[in-house]
Amino acid sequence: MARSAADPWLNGRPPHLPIPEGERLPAVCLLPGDPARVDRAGGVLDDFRLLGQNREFRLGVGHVGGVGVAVCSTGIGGPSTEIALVELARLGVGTVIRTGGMGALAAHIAPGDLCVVTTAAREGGAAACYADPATPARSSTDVSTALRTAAASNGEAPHDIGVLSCDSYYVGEGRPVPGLEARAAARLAAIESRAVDGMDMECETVLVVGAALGLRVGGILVAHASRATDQWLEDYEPAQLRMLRVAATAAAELGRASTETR
Ligand SMILES: O=P(O)(O)O[C@H]1O[C@H](CO)[C@@H](O)[C@H]1O
Ligand SMILES: O=c1cc[nH]c(=O)[nH]1
Repeated sequence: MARSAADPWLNGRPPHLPIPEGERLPAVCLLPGDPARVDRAGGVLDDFRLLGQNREFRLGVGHVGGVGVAVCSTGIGGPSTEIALVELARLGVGTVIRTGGMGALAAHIAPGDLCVVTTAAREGGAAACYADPATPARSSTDVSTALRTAAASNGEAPHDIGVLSCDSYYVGEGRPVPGLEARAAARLAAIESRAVDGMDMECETVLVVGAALGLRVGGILVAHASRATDQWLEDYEPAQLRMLRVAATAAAELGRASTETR
């Protein structure tokens, strides 16, 4: 059977995500940007199995308390994140939780702090294909609630935040690039005048595209850096593991509840 250009799936397998034929994914999937974080997440799950890697998409499955949890990296930015979301939704995933890093803008958020994403300010291109730019990007209440509950049970006290998701890490996030220092500084000043607590590159896409596809959506981010104090967390691994433990606990709770209501 020939692949269709309009709908290039073959034998139930998508063109991008590396899923073996016949494999069924759990209802809830964690979405790190960095493919290396899939294996880190595997370290906090039971019976972790790597299903494969294609391009920036690294996919694995495991369990928490007997409940299945998938982990799929999205790569950096909106376009690859959109691909992951559409293919995961068609593979049966119903809830997605971004598990990423961010640069904190709010002075009260220190490097290493955990943050539950409630909203994302919209600037990206991929999400605009799915919902008019005026449509707010919001996390599903039950995902945010599950993340806060899971954080408390892991001894964490995350901040609730609004994040700006940006398609550019350097000048777009106000970082000086040779010859473009003034432009980057003006951009940073403009961002600082907005009511956002941090910057990442995928939350908007997860919230908007995921919601348009009918998924429950949310995110937990760890501050890798503070733009307010210009600090950068060099020993980043422990903070990522704390975030992943919270996300995995929440994913299992959401997955258990969705299995019970099926
Ligand atoms: O920590 P992850 O999920 O990789 O995401 C953050 O890190 C990348 C930039 O270094 C961007 O993708 C940003 O959103
Ligand atoms: O500063 C940062 C850190 C992580 N991710 C970003 O997008 N920006």
